Amino acid sequence: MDKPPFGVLIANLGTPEAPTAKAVRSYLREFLSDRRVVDVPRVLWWLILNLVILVIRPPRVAKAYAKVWGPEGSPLMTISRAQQRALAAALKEEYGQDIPVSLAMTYGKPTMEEAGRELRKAGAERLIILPLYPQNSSSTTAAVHDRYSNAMAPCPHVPAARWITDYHVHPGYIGALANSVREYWAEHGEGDRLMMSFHGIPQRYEDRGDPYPSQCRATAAALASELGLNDEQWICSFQSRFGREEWVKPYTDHTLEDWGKAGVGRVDVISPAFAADCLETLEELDMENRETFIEAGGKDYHYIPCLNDRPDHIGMMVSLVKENADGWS
Ligand SMILES: C=CC1=C(C)c2cc3[nH]c(cc4nc(cc5[nH]c(cc1n2)c(C)c5CCC(=O)O)C(CCC(=O)O)=C4C)c(C)c3C=C
Ligand SMILES: [Fe+2]
Ligand SMILES: [Fe+2]
Repeated sequence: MDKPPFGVLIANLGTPEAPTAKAVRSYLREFLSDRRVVDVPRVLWWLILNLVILVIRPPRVAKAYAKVWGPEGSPLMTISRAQQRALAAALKEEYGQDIPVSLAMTYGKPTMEEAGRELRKAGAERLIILPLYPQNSSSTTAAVHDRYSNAMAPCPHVPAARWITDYHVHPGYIGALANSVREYWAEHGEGDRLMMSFHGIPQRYEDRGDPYPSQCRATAAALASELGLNDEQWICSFQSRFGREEWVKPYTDHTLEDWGKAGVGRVDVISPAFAADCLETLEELDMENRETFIEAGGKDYHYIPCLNDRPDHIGMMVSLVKENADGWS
């Protein structure tokens, strides 16, 4: 069998194995123990995490997962697997040969070690690493970097690797987002305002140099410009706050409440920080935040799905791979 010219490692966050308090506790323990995600001094954080958060949060969060859980499991996992299959098929078409594509999750399964073994077995000696985070953050992209490096620690012969740190204003990405919004509007009509809601991070992380919030603002501005919106028609906001400290603003839930009270009739919400629909979009945005807006007096709330395995999204991933595999094929 001919060796492939390279392999592709796609990565995302990870998700619990089941919508139960036990499985959510084990997932949150691994996720929230990562210093890249929560940087509180370790002894203090160990106490808060084990004595408070992992006692109170898992039953509540398991209920939220249960509302969005599908026949094949967590939406994030089902969609990530569909993206993996679609990307492998599109790369085969593009290169005229098999290019192995493996999926790794930063937390939970499949692990970075499992994905690495798969790629080695397929004969890949060079890797394109594509974290499926459009915007580069210390809490996500850098965490993938750490996990990958740890997984490689025992290897006597590390493969050549090229990293894609972000694609926040890549024309293929902005184009696919714009297509998805236009298609949604063609079917459901257009709202009074377009809210682009991104997962938040603590303000402190931005203050010490995390590029994520400014990349989110650039994504939102590029999408608004592609759609021809004026400044009154759109907003870039941040959701999913965790803990008591200040996170980057404006907050999605507070904005929706203000808009509901101010009599904004219809809002369309899209979440361009996520490559795949997940708990944060299907439950928090499409259920919780819908309720916030309607209870405050808003009339109509529409959630526009993530790009998931849309062909233009997969086409954008092929472009990213091709741009980064220069000289390797
Ligand atoms: C504690 C701090 C957190 C930071 C910082 C953070 C950054 C961050 N997260 C994502 C993407 C996702 N987060 C998801 C869930 C989730 N996130 C946090 C906390 C932080 N995230 C928690 C505690 C949870 C679990 C749910 C909960 O307990 O509320 C998910 C969904 C996973 C799923 O299974 O569906 C994603 C995806 C980004 C992009 C980001 C910063 C850039
Ligand atoms: Fe998160
Ligand atoms: Fe959330």
